[in-house]
Amino acid sequence: MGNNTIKTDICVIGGGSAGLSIAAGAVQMGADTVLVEAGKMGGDCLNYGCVPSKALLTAGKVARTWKKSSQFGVTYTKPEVDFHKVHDHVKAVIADIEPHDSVERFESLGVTVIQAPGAFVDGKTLKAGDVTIQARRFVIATGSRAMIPPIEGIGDVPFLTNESVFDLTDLPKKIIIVGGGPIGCELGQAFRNLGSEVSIVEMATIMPKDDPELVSVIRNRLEDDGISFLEQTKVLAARKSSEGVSLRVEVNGKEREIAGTHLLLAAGRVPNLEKLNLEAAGIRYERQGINVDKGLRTSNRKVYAAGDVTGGYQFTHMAAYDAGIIIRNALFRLPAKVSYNAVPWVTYTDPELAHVGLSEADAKKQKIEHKILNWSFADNDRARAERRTEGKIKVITTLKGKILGASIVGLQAGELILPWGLALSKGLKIGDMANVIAPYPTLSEVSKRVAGSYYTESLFSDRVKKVVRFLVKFG
Ligand SMILES: Cc1cc2nc3c(=O)[nH]c(=O)nc-3n(C[C@H](O)[C@H](O)[C@H](O)COP(=O)(O)OP(=O)(O)OC[C@H]3O[C@@H](n4cnc5c(N)ncnc54)[C@H](O)[C@@H]3O)c2cc1C
Ligand SMILES: NC(=O)c1ccc[n+]([C@@H]2O[C@H](COP(=O)([O-])OP(=O)(O)OC[C@H]3O[C@@H](n4cnc5c(N)ncnc54)[C@H](O)[C@@H]3O)[C@@H](O)[C@H]2O)c1
Repeated sequence: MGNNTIKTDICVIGGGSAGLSIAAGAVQMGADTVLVEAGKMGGDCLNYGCVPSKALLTAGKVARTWKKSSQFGVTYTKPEVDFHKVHDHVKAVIADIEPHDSVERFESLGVTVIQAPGAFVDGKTLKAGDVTIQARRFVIATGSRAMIPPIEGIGDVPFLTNESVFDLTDLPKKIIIVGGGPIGCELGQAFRNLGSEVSIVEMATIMPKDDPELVSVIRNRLEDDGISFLEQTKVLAARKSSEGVSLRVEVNGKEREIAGTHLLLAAGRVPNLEKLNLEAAGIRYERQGINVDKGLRTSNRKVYAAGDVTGGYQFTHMAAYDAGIIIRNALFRLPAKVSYNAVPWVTYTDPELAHVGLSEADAKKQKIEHKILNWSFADNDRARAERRTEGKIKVITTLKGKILGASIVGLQAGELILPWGLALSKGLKIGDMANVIAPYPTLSEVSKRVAGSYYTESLFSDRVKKVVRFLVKFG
């Protein structure tokens, strides 16, 4: 064994949301920890995902707020967008968060960081650059990347993905986005608000993982803002054009061409696993990701996998959740298992769409007898004052009022979803939410009011009226 061999308790492969959480947790709990990262520390979320997309969306929101300001009696001149400066703002936000995820910080915590791609040699050995690592436990947290859809000619046209789009320093004049999931809708809105012409081409319907009734609020708003949607549309071929790029698409059995200066691919993700030499370590995987059990263990009992690479819920908060499960299993040898009954997600369009737990479609599919409760933002005084009455909350309960899930579309929906996640994880009933005292005037009142609607029918029934009439006689 040469000098470049390290023996360690735990070796984490990938320094993104999942890997960094595991490495920081493990080292602070006293385990010898090695972290192997091939690219930028912080992974997709910091460099090419959550952080730059939210920073770009914020710039777009500011531009739009100005455009809409006259309804409040405040008039500004037309906002001027200097996209070089927008780009600098996005990069500055990344730079602000970067130190938290840096090699320096992790080394100061005591983690040995190796900046090279890792690949398994056998079931207990990894090679990264010229370093050989033998670890009691490995964690694969190598994330995912944009899927390049099999479109004829795609290899011959310039296209952007989430890895290159935040490097643009000039505003795209006309951007075509393939894929109407959260990436397509968030970035589509950001570019539209900043002044680009935007077309979103989606083979199914936009945001297919969310409740269609709530998605329609997002669709209407984005269409009002000028985004053109081509849903149920098949992309047949791509070619270069004088303007930039042209797509041949099929809608309702008819073919047509759409042209743009830029093309962004946001059609889903593929796991980063080809370079890991998983076969050598006896680790089984499928096209969507590495196979794991409920303890996030792979088919090699010394190896765990976390985050996007497992092909499960691809969110930063779920990568962090996985990290907690693995730390309990690998370090404390506790039989921790994942539970997905209270997984939240938010799409940060404006208005936002947030969800946790079961949807109406899930309840129907699972044949659960349920009740649907609805409340509109139009009945909320704060939403009225903000002139943001588009939006609603929809809650699914059992017939006896146990909370099963909630979806919210509207201003700050992402901030409003948390109590519903808590309710689900604690097995609360709708009466618990109805009895909470909500400060007035807040958007949070929609949660109390929707919960209260569970009782409306019985509370204002003839029977209750009779009882009250009887009791008041004794006042
Ligand atoms: C545009 C966009 C916006 C998003 N917005 C949100 C959001 O608002 N909220 C949210 O919750 N989620 C969001 N996500 C999803 C979120 O970014 C991912 O779920 C999260 O980053 C997954 O973390 P991870 O640790 O699994 O992978 P990553 O963060 O991608 O980290 C994986 C790391 O592994 C490294 N690596 C790969 N192969 C090797 C190898 N062989 N050896 C060593 N290192 C390797 C990579 O370089 C990378 O740094 C967004 C994603 C995108 C693309
Ligand atoms: N706010 C957030 O939390 C957030 C934001 C962005 C991304 N993410 C995460 O990143 C993941 C990836 O995002 P995404 O939007 O790329 O993926 P996605 O899988 O959620 O959506 C991709 C969309 O592209 C469509 N599509 C696929 N192939 C196509 C084709 N050839 N032509 C037209 N449409 C096609 C699909 O029908 C789907 O609606 C998300 O699932 C999510 O987990 C989260």
